[in-house]
Amino acid sequence: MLKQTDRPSDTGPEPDTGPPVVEVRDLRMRYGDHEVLRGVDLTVRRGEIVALLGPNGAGKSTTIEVLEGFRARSAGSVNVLGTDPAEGGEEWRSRLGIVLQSWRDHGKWRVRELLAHVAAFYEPYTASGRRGPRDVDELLALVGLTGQADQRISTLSGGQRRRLDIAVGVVGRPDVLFLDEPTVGFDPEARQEFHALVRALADERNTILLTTHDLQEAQKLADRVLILVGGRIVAQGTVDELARAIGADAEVTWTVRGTAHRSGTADVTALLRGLFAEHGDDVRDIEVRRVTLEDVYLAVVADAEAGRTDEATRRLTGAAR
Ligand SMILES: Nc1ncnc2c1ncn2[C@@H]1O[C@H](COP(=O)(O)OP(=O)(O)OP(=O)(O)O)[C@@H](O)[C@H]1O
Repeated sequence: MLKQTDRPSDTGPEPDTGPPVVEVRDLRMRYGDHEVLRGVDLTVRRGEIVALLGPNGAGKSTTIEVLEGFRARSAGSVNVLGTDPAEGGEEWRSRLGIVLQSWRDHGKWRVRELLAHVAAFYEPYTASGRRGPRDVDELLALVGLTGQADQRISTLSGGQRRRLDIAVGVVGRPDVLFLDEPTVGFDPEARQEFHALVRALADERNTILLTTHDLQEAQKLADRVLILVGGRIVAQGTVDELARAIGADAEVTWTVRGTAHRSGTADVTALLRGLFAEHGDDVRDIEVRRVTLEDVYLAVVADAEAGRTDEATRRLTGAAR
């Protein structure tokens, strides 16, 4: 059983000075006359966990699939582990871990059998100084599937199947792991164990790029979030950086002689000092709530969808780095 670990610190991990693991400039993707990606720029450094967020249809899976080499882009430059995915060979592919949104095959295989089979694909790539694939039984324990090791895959529950997808994604000890909505269908306990697994992988200096609609999950796991709206990254940074960029770290509520008040602020102490200076002991029922990623996300998406993208982009894309 995995231990739960804490949310990443406000400052994120130690900055990595090596070349970025993922570097994307002006990525564009068009399906017919539908322009889905309209100039995406993003950088992911070694050891970072980055969450790519955005409304349905924003282009998150498209972006990830271009990075994985599964989809040919319309324009822009893309570099993953020093290689353009459009030209990535087998050795390059062996350094990626991929968990797709849905992967419903291999039903007749048994769990351990499939993992051993996939692990064998990685053996030829250990010669070049890389560690070999993970031990299958250790991996089964890591993802909580020891009890299902000899079960046919078609008999697994949805959450168990998703754990197996993740095991398949990490069996080759990837240098970068792409997770597309990894916890859909997880119960709360499985979700918590999965979060601990992702943190453990990041502690081994793995680089992880994930998409999710679960904002609590992103807040808990990600060192940095990117928000994709209208085919562009309209905000990026740590949750605290983004909260500050929208002008409120916290929301404070209070009453004065029975009347309720509410204010968003980047400086709770100054706000409270001002209140007490003005109203003295009449200030009551003070509550301070930290701004959540959900607050930030909803504000950013509303801004962007109302056509204030350029303004939002100026304020928020500079928040990180
Ligand atoms: N093969 C395709 N042909 C045409 N249009 C496509 C294709 N794949 C995706 N699209 C369209 O591109 C847009 C972005 O899709 P994508 O799956 O990348 O979004 P997403 O952000 O991952 O969405 P969700 O959160 O719903 O998973 C959508 O409008 C989708 O209909």
